[in-house]
Amino acid sequence: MTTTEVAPLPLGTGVDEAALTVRGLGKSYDGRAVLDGLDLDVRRGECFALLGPNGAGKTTTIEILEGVRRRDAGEVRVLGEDPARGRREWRARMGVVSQGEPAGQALSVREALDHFARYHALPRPTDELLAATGLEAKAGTRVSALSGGQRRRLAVALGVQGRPELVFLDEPTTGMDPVARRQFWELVRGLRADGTTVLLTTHYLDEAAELADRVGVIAEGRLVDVAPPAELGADLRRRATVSWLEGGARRQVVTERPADVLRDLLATTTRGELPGLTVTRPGLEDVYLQLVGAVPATAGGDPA
Ligand SMILES: Nc1ncnc2c1ncn2[C@@H]1O[C@H](COP(=O)(O)OP(=O)(O)OP(=O)(O)O)[C@@H](O)[C@H]1O
Repeated sequence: MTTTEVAPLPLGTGVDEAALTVRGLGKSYDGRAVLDGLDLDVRRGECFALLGPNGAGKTTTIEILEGVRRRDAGEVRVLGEDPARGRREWRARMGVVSQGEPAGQALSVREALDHFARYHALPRPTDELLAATGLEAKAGTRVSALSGGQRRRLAVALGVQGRPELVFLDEPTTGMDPVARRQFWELVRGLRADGTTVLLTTHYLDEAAELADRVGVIAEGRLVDVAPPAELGADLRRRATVSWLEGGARRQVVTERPADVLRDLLATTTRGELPGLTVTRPGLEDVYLQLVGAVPATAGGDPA
């Protein structure tokens, strides 16, 4: 299993490439450690997805990076600054889509967007935001009367309204229908094309695979692996499961050399046939489940 390298605090170096750098991040609630030596690097212009089970500490990490939650230990730089001392001008360079309710409940969607546009130097036009988030038909509806998925869309619109350099998206598509989710993916691709750095958390592995240049998996308070989605858990992916039927019972072998296993098996059969033969390798979900310790490391996966 690949583990994130623990470098000796190269903070302040390579600032041009790093949107954010985290070393040894620690956070406890009521004496219970949630983050315990987390290291993370996100490059400028990349889309990074933070994965992990419920309660793993994803929101805690993001809130520390946003400067709205205090850390107990570690070094953090976001857009060159320590979030614990982030100034207003620094905050203005970031967009935040948190898990909470969007502001402006008593306003219509259009009024809310127009209202918050005043806080940004160069806001995206309201009509552009309504179109990008599929909220045109709801422009006149009160925010408090929106459905859960529509509220998430508005939260996303507000989060990117100020053309942020770096946008934090905490479970942005939870509650969105499949059409809205795809619309959101387009929006994120557009942000990336403009050079915006995106850090998102999600429980949807297809979303991470679709959007992220790299994914990081949090478990036990640390990042246990960081890689492009197709390469996550490289060691685990090397193992294939060869399975076949023998005397009515299913047999299986987990191996890094499936071709060798197949050759040996075929050599022992009389008619050169192996009933029910499958060769499978772990897919992203299998690898993820193994990384977070939800299933043993030998579990099978998608057909190879
Ligand atoms: N303000 C708080 N006080 C006490 N415990 C907290 C507080 N905020 C979070 N926790 C606890 O810290 C742990 C991590 O929570 P966090 O919200 O960061 O996880 P998460 O990975 O974002 O989870 P989810 O996927 O469910 O959103 C959880 O066990 C949670 O109960």
